[in-house]
Formats: sequence, structure tokens, C-alpha cells
Amino acid sequence: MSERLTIAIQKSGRLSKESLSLLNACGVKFSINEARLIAHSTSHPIDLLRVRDDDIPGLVMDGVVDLGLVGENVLEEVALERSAVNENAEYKALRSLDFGGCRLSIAVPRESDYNSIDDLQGKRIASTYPYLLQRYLKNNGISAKNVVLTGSVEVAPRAGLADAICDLVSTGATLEANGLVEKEVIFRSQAQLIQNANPLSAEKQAMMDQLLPRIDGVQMAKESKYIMLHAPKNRLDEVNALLPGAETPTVLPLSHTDEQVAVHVVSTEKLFWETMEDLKDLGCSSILVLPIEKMMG
Ligand SMILES: Nc1ncnc2c1ncn2[C@@H]1O[C@H](COP(=O)(O)OP(=O)(O)OP(=O)(O)O)[C@@H](O)[C@H]1O
Ligand SMILES: O=P(O)(O)OC[C@H]1O[C@H](OP(=O)(O)OP(=O)(O)O)[C@H](O)[C@@H]1O
Ligand SMILES: [Mg+2]
Repeated sequence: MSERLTIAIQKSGRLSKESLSLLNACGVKFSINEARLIAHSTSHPIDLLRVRDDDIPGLVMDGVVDLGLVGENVLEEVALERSAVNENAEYKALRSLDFGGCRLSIAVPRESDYNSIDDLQGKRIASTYPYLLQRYLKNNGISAKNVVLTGSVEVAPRAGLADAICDLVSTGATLEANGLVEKEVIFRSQAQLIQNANPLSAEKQAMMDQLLPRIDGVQMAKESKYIMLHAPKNRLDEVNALLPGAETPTVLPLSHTDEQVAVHVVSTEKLFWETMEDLKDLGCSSILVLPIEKMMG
């Protein structure tokens, strides 16, 4: 029987949907039964372990699974916690992924008189990330009391449990809704693909050698666009200069005119409306911007 590669992903939360769609886009298909902890791929010898995100780094570090998809915030927190008690905190960081972007910030009630980090001296700060918070405070010479909460951190000041909080922020809506103001960004995070630190078996490594370029291809494709347009022949250099991150364009003749050509190009950066308007001003027409599903070098 062939060996199965095991991947831990978040069962239900901010990272779940995008972790599954990344694997799906790589051609690794799953049919998920919400009630089950383990899901077998229907296309590859790959198993998913669906767990709470807090458990993912430890499962990878201990070799219970080969790979994990987890936020850097949780990864770093667990690594600090394990190092503090001399437990194995080793892992191999394979890729930064383009989802789960957020920051860990210290926030205080709107009405508090906060001028600098020094105002936190001796205060109580509620957080789910005591190690990341303590590291930051220590680096800034602050000694504060850590109130560890596993959820609803944002209500701690109103409940009289803390003077400030240290929690994840993305749009800032949660802080706003709870009358809190972001003061210090202590860590920036996005989802990461990590692997156990020990070498994989040859069979599993062969699967990784196929999977990683596919992950890169999916990520690259998400950022890229296929642009097609009709351009005046005599302004091609100016047109090319406007196209962001474009590789050498393909220039094709048009059957109905000698003055214009069709230009097809893969652009690796975001194309803004302003650029499209500038292209139009150069005399371009029929400007189409299409998403790309997959890419390989
Ligand atoms: N608002 C956000 N925007 C983007 N990414 C976020 C946001 N909040 C959290 N994340 C990222 O997603 C991860 C999971 O967040 P989520 O809120 O689902 O975790 P959780 O409540 O701890 O879930 P679990 O039940 O798995 O422990 C976070 O550790 C962080 O990396
Ligand atoms: O700045 P915002 O865009 O408001 O996002 C921040 C919120 O998102 C996360 O919680 P989530 O919504 O995932 O729910 P949870 O608290 O149940 O984990 C995080 O814990 C914050 O509370
Ligand atoms: Mg969690």
C-alpha cells in the first residue's frame, strides 16, 4: 500500500475555506464530511486532519502530520511556548500563502489617555497570545500583567477584566464595535504552509515535489491577469511601458487594419482602472482583462 501524506488544516474558521480551495486548485480533491476529523483525498494518497488552528503547529512539530496550513501568529506563539518549556519547536517553513492576512495589535478603550507604550506599565492586558505579547512588552521594557483569554478578548476592558487588549485585527470592525482603538501593531501574519523538520520518505517527498510547484502556480495565477487589447502599431512601446509586470507581449496582426495590432500579455501585477484609461488615451481599444486559473513556467 502506498504511503499517505497527511496535512492538518483548520476545521472551521477563517482559514478553512481557503486552505481547502488551495488544495482543490492544486488538483487535490476532497469530499468533506463536516462531522469527520479525517478526510481522505479522492484524487491523491493525501489525508486531511481537520483540527483547531491552535493544534496545527504542535501536530507538525511532533510529526503527527507531515504538513500544516496555519497562521504565522499561531505558529510563532506555539513555537515560543514550546521553546519556553524546552519542547521541540522545530518545523520547516515552506511557503507564505496569500490568505489569512491580519495583524496582532494592542488596543485600548477609546476614552483612555494613551500616549505611548510606556502607558501600559503595570497595566492588565487581555490576550490569547501571551508569548507574543510578552516578547513585545519585554523588548519595549514594559512589565504588564497578562490576562489570558481564549476568546472574546475584545470585551475584556468593558467587563473590567483588563485595561487593554492584544488581539487580531483585519478591518478593525471588531475593535470599533467594542469602543477600542488600535495603538501598537506587534506582529503581522498570514497563512503559512509548514512541514515537519525531519526529511520525508522518498514517496512522500515525490508527492511534495509535485504539490509545491502547483501551489506556486496557483498563487502566481491569482496575482496575474491575461490582458488582450488592440493597440496602434506606432505606439507599441508606450503601451508596453504601461502594462505592469508584463512579460514580452505577443503581437498579432489584425485582419481588418494595418494600423492596429492585437497585443496579448500576461501581467503579474494588479491592473488598475487608471492604467486602462491611460491605454485608451494612447488609442487602444477592446481592452480585456481576464483571470488566469493555472500557471507553469
Ligand atoms: N479578521 C481576520 N482576517 C484575516 N485573517 C484572520 C482574521 N482573524 C484571524 N485570522 C487568521 O485566521 C486564523 C484563524 O482565525 P479564527 O478566528 O478562525 O481562529 P479561532 O477562532 O482560533 O479558530 P479555532 O476554532 O480553529 O481555534 C488566525 O489565527 C489568523 O491567522
Ligand atoms: O478587524 P476585524 O476585521 O473585525 O477582524 C478581527 C476579528 O477577527 C477574528 O475573529 P473572528 O471573526 O474570526 O471570530 P472569533 O473571534 O470567533 O475567532 C479576530 O479574533 C478578531 O476578533
Ligand atoms: Mg484557535
